[in-house]
Amino acid sequence: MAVAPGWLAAQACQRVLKRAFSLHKAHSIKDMENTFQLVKNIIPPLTSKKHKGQAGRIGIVGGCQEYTGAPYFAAISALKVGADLSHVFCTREAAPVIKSYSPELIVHPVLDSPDAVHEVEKWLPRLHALVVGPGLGREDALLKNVEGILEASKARAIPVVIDADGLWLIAQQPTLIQGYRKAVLTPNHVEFLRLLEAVLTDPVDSSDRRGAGLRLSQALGNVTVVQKGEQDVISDGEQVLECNLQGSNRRCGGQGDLLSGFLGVMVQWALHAGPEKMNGFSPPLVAAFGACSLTRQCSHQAFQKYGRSTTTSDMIPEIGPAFSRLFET
Ligand SMILES: NC(=O)C1=CN([C@@H]2O[C@H](COP(=O)(O)OP(=O)(O)OC[C@H]3O[C@@H](n4cnc5c(N)ncnc54)[C@H](OP(=O)(O)O)[C@@H]3O)[C@@H](O)[C@H]2O)[C@@H](O)CC1
Ligand SMILES: Nc1ncnc2c1ncn2[C@@H]1O[C@H](COP(=O)(O)OP(=O)(O)OP(=O)(O)O)[C@@H](O)[C@H]1O
Ligand SMILES: [Mg+2]
Repeated sequence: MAVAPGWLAAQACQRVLKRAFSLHKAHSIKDMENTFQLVKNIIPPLTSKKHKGQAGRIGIVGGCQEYTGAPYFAAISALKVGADLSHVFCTREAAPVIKSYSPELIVHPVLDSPDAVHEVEKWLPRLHALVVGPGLGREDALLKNVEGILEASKARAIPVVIDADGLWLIAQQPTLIQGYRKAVLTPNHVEFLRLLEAVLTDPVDSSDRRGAGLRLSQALGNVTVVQKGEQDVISDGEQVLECNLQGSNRRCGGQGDLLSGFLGVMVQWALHAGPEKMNGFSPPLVAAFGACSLTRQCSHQAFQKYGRSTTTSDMIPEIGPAFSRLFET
């Protein structure tokens, strides 16, 4: 029997949706389609009228002697999801290494210079979002510089995604992002527990992931929190979205770094699209859902090809096909 391609696409879309959503139990497939549609709504069209930079200029703050892979993953994922330019602000030693991974990245060896805050601040007027933390390390001098970079970004109302060692800094000084609604935190399990401990005074049941995420976000003044794990639980202190699209059982390092790069791009797309396209959800919530779905879909596709030997590098060529499958059907 001949089957129309449109019907096949619709079936594939339904399968993805069934895998993707776990909102309230009462949520119907129709609601799910609507939420996926919200992500689709924020994607800027590719047209001949746009110039370089309009789809996104992203900065990654991270990369030190020990860690060069993490900022690379965040920066390349930002480009592959559709940003036009991706900058990395890292230490002097890390820069040549990161440059050697890819000619497409613009790498600034400034993060350990005495003038680091000023050196990054110079670029802020040209950046749409910052991703702070992948491969940053925990050296006091670097964290002090990042503190200044965060203050400068807030003063310019630049959206910031905070991950990895950036979250270590926030756990030491939650006031740095208190009440800044353009901040999105992307903790893994350990990072989430560390933040709970640092921010909440009353005990909280961390096994209730929705409740704990809501509480943490509220305590931080509605900063969006993306709790990564078997399900990703996303909250802005008012609403909760869960993403349980099938990913893979490979837990190789770096998948969270890809997610943070996607989110850096998508959060500025969502803020640019405006609240009227969000159907009552906040732009960072929709962006986070998009970034989580895309990471998990890339992981799923890479695992189908490489199984146990899958590494995060194998996910990078999957970004384009995964994006099309999720958001362009
Ligand atoms: N290629 C590169 O350059 C990469 C560099 N990276 C960079 O490394 C830096 C430190 O980041 P991080 O994620 O390793 O530190 P952190 O969160 O303290 O975890 C440490 C320990 O916590 C545990 N643990 C973790 N997750 C858990 C879970 N879900 N559930 C339970 N336990 C869990 C586990 O320890 P275990 O308990 O197994 O002994 C784990 O070893 C940061 O800059 C980051 O960007 C990475 O991005 C990877 C790719
Ligand atoms: N148990 C799991 N099952 C399925 N997917 C998972 C599981 N744990 C994490 N993920 C997915 O892997 C991605 C990265 O999450 P993870 O918790 O590994 O972040 P991370 O520890 O910060 O990673 P990184 O190694 O980049 O620092 C997210 O998209 C998340 O949904
Ligand atoms: Mg991480």
